[in-house]
Amino acid sequence: MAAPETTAAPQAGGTTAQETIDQAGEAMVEFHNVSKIYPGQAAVENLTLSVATGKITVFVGPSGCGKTTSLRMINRMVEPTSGTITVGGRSVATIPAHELRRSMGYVMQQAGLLPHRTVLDNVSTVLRLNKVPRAQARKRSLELLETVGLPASMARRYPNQLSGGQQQRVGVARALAADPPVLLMDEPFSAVDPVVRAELQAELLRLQRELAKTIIFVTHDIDEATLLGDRVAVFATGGRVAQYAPPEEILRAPVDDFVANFVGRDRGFRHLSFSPGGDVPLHPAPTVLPGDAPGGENSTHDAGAAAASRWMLAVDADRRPLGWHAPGASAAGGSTELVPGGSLFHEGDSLRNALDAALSSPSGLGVAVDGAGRVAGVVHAAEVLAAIDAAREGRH
Ligand SMILES: Nc1ncnc2c1ncn2[C@@H]1O[C@H](COP(=O)(O)OP(=O)(O)OP(=O)(O)O)[C@@H](O)[C@H]1O
Repeated sequence: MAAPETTAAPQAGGTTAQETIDQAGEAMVEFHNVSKIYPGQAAVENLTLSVATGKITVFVGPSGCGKTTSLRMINRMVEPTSGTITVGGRSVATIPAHELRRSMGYVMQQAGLLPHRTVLDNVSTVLRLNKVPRAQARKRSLELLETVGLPASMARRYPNQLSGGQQQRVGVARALAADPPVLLMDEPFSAVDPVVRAELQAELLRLQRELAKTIIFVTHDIDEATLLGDRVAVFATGGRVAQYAPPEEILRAPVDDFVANFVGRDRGFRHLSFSPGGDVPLHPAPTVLPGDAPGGENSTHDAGAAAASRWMLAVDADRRPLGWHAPGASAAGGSTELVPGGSLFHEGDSLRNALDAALSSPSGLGVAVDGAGRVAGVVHAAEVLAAIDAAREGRH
């Protein structure tokens, strides 16, 4: 793609538009000085921003700051007052709106499915509009349902026979139907409960690893933004972008008080999600097999009284963790009830997960497991903190 024409005006955070494009790699969608002015109010003002091809770009910010308006100007659901938006190097103003919309996937908060059509028909709609023969559209739609994790048996249902999370999955399948290079997602997961939301987020990341679409994702949730975004644009009131950077940078170095406040109080802890936990030393876990008491012959650590005076991790025959024996549980008749364990630290996880494993464990020892869920060792909170310090020094 030819290098786009840009202004050299500095962006928020001190970078020029050209630098932003360079950092973003090849740009799929670009805003050049785009404004949308409603009577008496600027919804978006002088937005200049590049969206990288094949990446997830998140627009995040408080309510009313112009995220949705910016998104909708890409497919001309809203027309800008001034400025230019290009997709794949072409100004969207030169592409008929219906054609443009059909060429992009669009997923919104309430999946927006047609209530009187089956799930299969909802997914097939765009394919049929694009003149794909019925049998082929049906086959492709069934494949897409599988892609988004829905069984083929749901294809005949109507939207009101699905849960909110399932409807959102159908919405994603429908948006992917025409295999569009660009996917616009406007708060697609905000109407579902937190557990389903986490599943849908994980699913989107999995899908994106396979599909590498250019996704523009609007949310007002900073956690969702930093989890999903390759790059995050933090919008402030009036459609001004306060910071546009990778999530790690937004958490580590918010550019001003507005971004720092928006990102919130736990940002130091959340930033640890971006630091690999591989340098945290693993210690042998003090384990004991079921049916054996702490200090018994199958304890890996300390014999007899010494083991009985410390926390011991109960494991099954495959060394998967079951819970903890509190100090005092012994062959001599102490309690054999297991205390539930904390979160597990998986090989390859971040420092955040390592610290959480240590802090959430009743013993103070975070349990590390391998890919098969077997105990690989334990981590100490103090050593995780030392690794955090070392990582910080390495950065500076
Ligand atoms: N059709 C319209 N007419 C007048 N003002 C509008 C119109 N659409 C949006 N606005 C105003 O423009 C501003 C930006 O709206 P927009 O929906 O883009 O914000 P948002 O960041 O997506 O908000 P939210 O997170 O609440 O969805 C708001 O103040 C809104 O009231």
